[in-house]
Amino acid sequence: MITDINDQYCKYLKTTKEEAVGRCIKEIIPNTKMLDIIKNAYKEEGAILRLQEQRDDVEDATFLVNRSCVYDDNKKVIAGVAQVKFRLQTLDSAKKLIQEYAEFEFYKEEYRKKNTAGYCSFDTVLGESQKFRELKKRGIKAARTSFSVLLTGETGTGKEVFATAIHYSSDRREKPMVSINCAAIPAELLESELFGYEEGAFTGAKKGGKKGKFELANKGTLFLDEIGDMPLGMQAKLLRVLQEREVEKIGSYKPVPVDVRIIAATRKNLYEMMQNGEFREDLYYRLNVINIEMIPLRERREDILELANHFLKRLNNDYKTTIAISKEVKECFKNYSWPGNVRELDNVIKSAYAACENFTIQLSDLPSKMVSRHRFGSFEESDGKKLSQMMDEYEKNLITEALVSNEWNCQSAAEELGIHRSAIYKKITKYEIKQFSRKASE
Ligand SMILES: Nc1ncnc2c1ncn2[C@@H]1O[C@H](COP(=O)(O)OP(=O)(O)OP(=O)(O)O)[C@@H](O)[C@H]1O
Repeated sequence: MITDINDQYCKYLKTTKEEAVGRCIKEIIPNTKMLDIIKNAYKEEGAILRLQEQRDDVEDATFLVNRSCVYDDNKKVIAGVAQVKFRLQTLDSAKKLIQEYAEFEFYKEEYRKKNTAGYCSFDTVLGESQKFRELKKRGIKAARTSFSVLLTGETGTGKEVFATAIHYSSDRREKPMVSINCAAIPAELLESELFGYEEGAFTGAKKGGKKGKFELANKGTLFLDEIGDMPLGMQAKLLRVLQEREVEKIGSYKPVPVDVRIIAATRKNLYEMMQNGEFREDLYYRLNVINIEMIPLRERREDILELANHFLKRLNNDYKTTIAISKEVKECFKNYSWPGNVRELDNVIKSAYAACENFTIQLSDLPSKMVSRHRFGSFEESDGKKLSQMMDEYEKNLITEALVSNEWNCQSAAEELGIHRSAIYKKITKYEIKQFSRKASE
């Protein structure tokens, strides 16, 4: 019995919905195949039929037909459905699909280009000091292979920047680089994040399951950040995947082959951890095929100003400003120890930019701990200078700062410093302090 039929098909059958619904299908379509389909429970997809009779009202005499059964919960056939498409209609849909597919491919390519822009090579990784150039060379060489890389070094030294540059300089660049921070994900979730799970693997598992980072990074790169924080149990599972080159989703016993390049990073001393039994020896050697030890910023001071100018330029571009860095601030930057490395420098520039009230970032715009260290210096930063030399430099800086903040009025600067005006003249001559305008100081 027909329970539903659409108007277009009724038109073709020269009937109406009211007339057809409730009647036996054979009365409406004498040569129907639906009864056979329902009786024998099978389906037919894309069957091509031709209209035998000549009909002026039918433009296209060829159709594509899909027929299938509807089952109840006990898998018993309770109905049948047929979908009839005229060939021209199908061609139209196919054309539309092809067009949409071409558009999709275009956007995919644009997205890829956008994502890889700025990461195409090590050229965009800033730092021209001799030491850092050597380090970049190691990165470039690492990119030519698919060996595992272990990036070590203090926080903020650019481990993730290097991992990204290695991926985008390698022949895996067209495939994804997937990152996971092993310290940020609770131990009990790490396994499902890395390997994924099947539908119904555990209570709360998503319908349809979930792909793990390994599968998502297939043919690309998996960046395991903070690997030193990975629990021992998980380390064993990771090692198995690296050895077997296949992953088993939680709740599945069917391993899936994966081809993934591993780049791991840590600020911890993995070698020491390994000696203390906190990190698996076998995993350590598997990850540490190529080791790149990042250089703290204080050990490549030549790069500080290049990086500072770069971060400031980015802000100037974003906010359409022309703020510059004063000479004293540059000196302070060069002498500071930068425990948070490049990230700290980036943050200091941002906060100083926000604090800056005119066109030049001054010492007063910097965090006070930096300025006091700058003023008082430190033994570590003395570079073998004699005490008298360091005191002279300190005095020169103080006087220059006082002069700048008092717009080169010697009387006011002397008052601020609590010295006599004649004393400040003597010091200006001694230290050969020359007046500079804020703009000229840049
Ligand atoms: N050579 C560089 N050129 C440009 N920016 C850099 C460079 N090195 C680091 N940075 C910037 O410094 C910040 C910190 O870098 P990154 O996250 O790579 O450091 P990390 O060593 O991975 O830090 P952590 O160990 O804390 O995760 C980022 O904003 C990054 O863009």
